[in-house]
Order: sequence, then C-alpha cells, then structure tokens
Amino acid sequence: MGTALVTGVTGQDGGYLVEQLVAAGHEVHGVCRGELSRAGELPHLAAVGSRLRLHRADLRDVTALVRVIDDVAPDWLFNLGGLSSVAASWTDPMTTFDTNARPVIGVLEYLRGRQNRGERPIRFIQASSGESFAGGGGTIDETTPVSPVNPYGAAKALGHQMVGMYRTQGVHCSSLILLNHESPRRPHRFVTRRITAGVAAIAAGRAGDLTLGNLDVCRDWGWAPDYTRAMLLAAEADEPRDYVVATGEAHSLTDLVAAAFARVGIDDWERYVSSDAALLRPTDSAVLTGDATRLRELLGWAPTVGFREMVEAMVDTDVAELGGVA
Ligand SMILES: C[C@H]1O[C@H](OP(=O)(O)OP(=O)(O)OC[C@H]2O[C@@H](n3cnc4c(=O)[nH]c(N)nc43)[C@H](O)[C@@H]2O)[C@@H](O)[C@@H](O)C1=O
Repeated sequence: MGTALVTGVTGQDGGYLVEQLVAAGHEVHGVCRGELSRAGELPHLAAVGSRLRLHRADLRDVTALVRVIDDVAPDWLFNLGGLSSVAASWTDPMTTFDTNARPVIGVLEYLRGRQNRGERPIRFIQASSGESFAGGGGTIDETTPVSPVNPYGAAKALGHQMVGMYRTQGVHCSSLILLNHESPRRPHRFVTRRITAGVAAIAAGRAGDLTLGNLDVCRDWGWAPDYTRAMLLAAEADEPRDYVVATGEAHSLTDLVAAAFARVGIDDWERYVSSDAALLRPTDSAVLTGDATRLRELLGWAPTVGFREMVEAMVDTDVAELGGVA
C-alpha cells in the first residue's frame, strides 16, 4: 500500500480521488487552503475519517506547499487544486496563473531536486485540461497542439507543458488532459449543475425559469469518478505519459437541458429556458471533445456511466435535496 498526497482535496475530483485511494487501502493526505476543520466537515471527507490527514497550504505559497510535500514524502502527488472556472479566469487571471501554473513549476523543481539528491522519487499526476487545446476545435488527443482561448486554458497549458519538459529530465510525471467531468458534487457555477439544480427547483415549484448562455455548445461530459480512476491508473503505471480522459461523445447543451427536464417529466422545456447575453463566452470553442484511445488501450480504462445516466443522477440528487417534485 502507498501514501498519496492530494491538492484540491475539497473539490469535486479531490473528494472522489480520496474515496478511491482510501478504498484501495492507501494512506491519504490532503492539502487545502482554508480551515482544516471546515474541509473535514464535508460529509464525504468526514466519512473517510482518520484515513485522511489534512494539511493547510495555499497553492500560491509554493514554499508552504513544498514543505507539506517534503514532510509527507508521498509515493504519489496528485495536483488537482487551483482556480477551475473558465469564466472566473477572465475576472482573475493572476490568481488563475498563480494557482494553476506557478505551483506546478515549483513542485516539479522540488521533485527534480529530490531526484538529483538520490532521494526516493515521488510520482506526480497533474490535472490538466482540454481547455488548453480548445483553439483547434473538434476532438483532441495527446498529439493536438496547445491552443488555449482563455486565461484558464493558458495557465493549465503551461502546467501541462512543464510536466512534459520535466519528464525529459527523468521526473516521473504524467499529465491527464481532462475533458468536462461532472457529478452531483459539481459546484453550481458550472453549467451541468446550474441546469440540474434549476430543473429540480422548477419541478419542485420553487423557480419559474432557468437562464443559460449558449445552448448550441457541444462538450464531452463524463462522470467525474471515472476521471479520478484514470488518475489512479496513471499513477500506478510504470511509464509516465500524457493521457486524454474523455468519453469521445459530444452532446449539445440543448441535449443536456432536454435530458434533465425529461427526468422530472417535463417535455415542453423550452418555455422554462431563457438566454442571458452575460452568460455567453465569445471566445468559447463551439465543440470540444476528446479521444481517450491511449488511456483505454494502455491502462484498460473505460467510462462506466453514460451521458443520460450522469444527468439523471445529478437531477435525482437535486430533486431529493429539495424534497421531491411538486
Ligand atoms: C474542461 C474544462 O471543463 C470545465 O470548464 P467549462 O467547460 O468552462 O465548464 P462550464 O460548465 O462552466 O461550461 C461548459 C460550457 O457551457 C457553456 N454555458 C452555456 N450556458 C452556461 C451557463 O449558464 N453557465 C456556465 N457555467 N456555462 C454555460 C459554457 O460557455 C461552456 O461552453 C471545468 O471543469 C474546467 O476546469 C475545465 O478544465
């Protein structure tokens, strides 16, 4: 059994990864920015109890982060932390860079130093993003050139590229290029949860409409626990590599809205949905999907939850939270 250290432990992916690591019998440490007690109160983190040990460090303070890594000396370091919203990256590009790019460089430098000193190597898994490749449009694989269209994609692109460079220096580091991945733990600022929570509120009679941006965008929406399982597989693989993590299926936002309303028995959903120009993103790629052939063939990965099942699980959770359909 190994020891894992996870940054971004309070996020959607951090939580699922912790649960999977604990279930596999590993010792798990988590890094979080805020009060440790508040992180420990998240029900799914509280449920793993003493199998998870929390450490406080802000990713913007690379020295503090490296100190935690040095203290824990894990076998695997999963870097999932950082500002993850494309929309927010336009309002705070500096924090986007400081949390998504700078710590990656700092950590890789530390790992290279460890290796040069002959210390036990730590395997590094970086959560990269399909957004770093959005400029080309269409389907991305591991050979697609970097082409970000927003500060988030650019900051993540730098982290991804640094991983590739430090791999040439002998550091055991892999970059997982994650397409959109969702779950009932997805924060409400992301579109899937906005939709499923909005549909649940309409079904419960608590809201009259749902305001969205561009319904024509197509994305490759997968099930978040499948994506954290890919991270574990990459960590266990002897050879470090880049891997695209995606279902390979593109769905429009209209498909998603229709599937969510169908789950609560509403077919004439158009009358509930309106568009707000403030939610449009002019530089957005119309279509973004991924080809996970490498991950499937080399590591035997496959998604376990399809698009409709994912939407339904999210709607069901939101409906249950509101006490059911009116
Ligand atoms: C791969 C990437 O995936 C995620 O970033 P995202 O794609 O920006 O996620 P989202 O759910 O905010 O937008 C999805 C699409 O939906 C469109 N859209 C329409 N109407 C609304 C709307 O009303 N709200 C939002 N949020 N989006 C809307 C929006 O313009 C975009 O085309 C993160 O995990 C990120 O960390 C990451 O790496």
